[in-house]
Amino acid sequence: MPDSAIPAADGALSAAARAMISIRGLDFHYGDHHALRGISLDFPARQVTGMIGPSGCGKSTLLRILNRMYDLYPGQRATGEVLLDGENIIAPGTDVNRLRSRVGMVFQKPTPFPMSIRDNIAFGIKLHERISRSEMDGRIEDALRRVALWTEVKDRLRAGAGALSGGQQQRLCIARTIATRPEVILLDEPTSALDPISTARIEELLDELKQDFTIAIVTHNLQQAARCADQVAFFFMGELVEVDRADRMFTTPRLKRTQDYITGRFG
Ligand SMILES: Nc1ncnc2c1ncn2[C@@H]1O[C@H](COP(=O)(O)OP(=O)(O)OP(=O)(O)O)[C@@H](O)[C@H]1O
Repeated sequence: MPDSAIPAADGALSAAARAMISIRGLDFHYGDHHALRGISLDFPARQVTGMIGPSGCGKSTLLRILNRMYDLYPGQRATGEVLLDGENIIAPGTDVNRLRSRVGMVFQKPTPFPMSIRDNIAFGIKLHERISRSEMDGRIEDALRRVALWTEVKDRLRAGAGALSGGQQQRLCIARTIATRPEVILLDEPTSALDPISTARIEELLDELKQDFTIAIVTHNLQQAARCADQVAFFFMGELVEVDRADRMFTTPRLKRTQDYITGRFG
């Protein structure tokens, strides 16, 4: 168990940064397994929050709570508060479809749908909106431009997405996510299956996307967290140990356990 109480964020980021998501006293169970304990954490609007910690500490679990993915599985339950713009999204009665349009998710392995590049993006938009064909074309182009994929695919929009490279597929998945205009984007180790060049492109992309979206990224790559995140949260055995500005977290962590992890002494 962590050797100290969970420290507060102590104004980790600029006081002006509004919290898009505020988690308060969150607990999560997989059946009898108590996977997250007493988590309280703010995700500042239009900033990148990196979530780090050893395997099994609960990072992905926390991400999956933020768009209620766990709803799909019986026996999994969350208690406490997860406030999205002030609304507790884990309360009964939350419109989960609407929530998932506000909180989009990108997975570790690129998961394009088995359909054309164009339809991959149109699919999500059609779930939530009725728009004209020309408006749809504009939205698709815009999403592909934002992930720097447009020039690579504009002449083959009707070709299957499966023929794209892994890095292109992951950028397509990000385009698909942002095309529905969410407020929050969750990324679960989005570059772990990619080569260094594709990884660098995704990291650059995050820097641009945070101008419009609040981003939460789980990563095992501490350098990636240091490069991309404004704020970093360190988890250990289901608890939030420390959260701070990325530069401080990686230079002057307050707790020994954090220091041991970021210097590679365990994990
Ligand atoms: N479907 C499940 N049923 C039961 N326990 C689970 C399930 N999924 C995860 N767990 C357990 O919950 C804990 C947290 O898992 P989680 O996947 O959130 O960790 P993580 O920090 O994301 O790990 P990793 O870095 O390896 O992906 C672990 O002990 C894991 O074994």
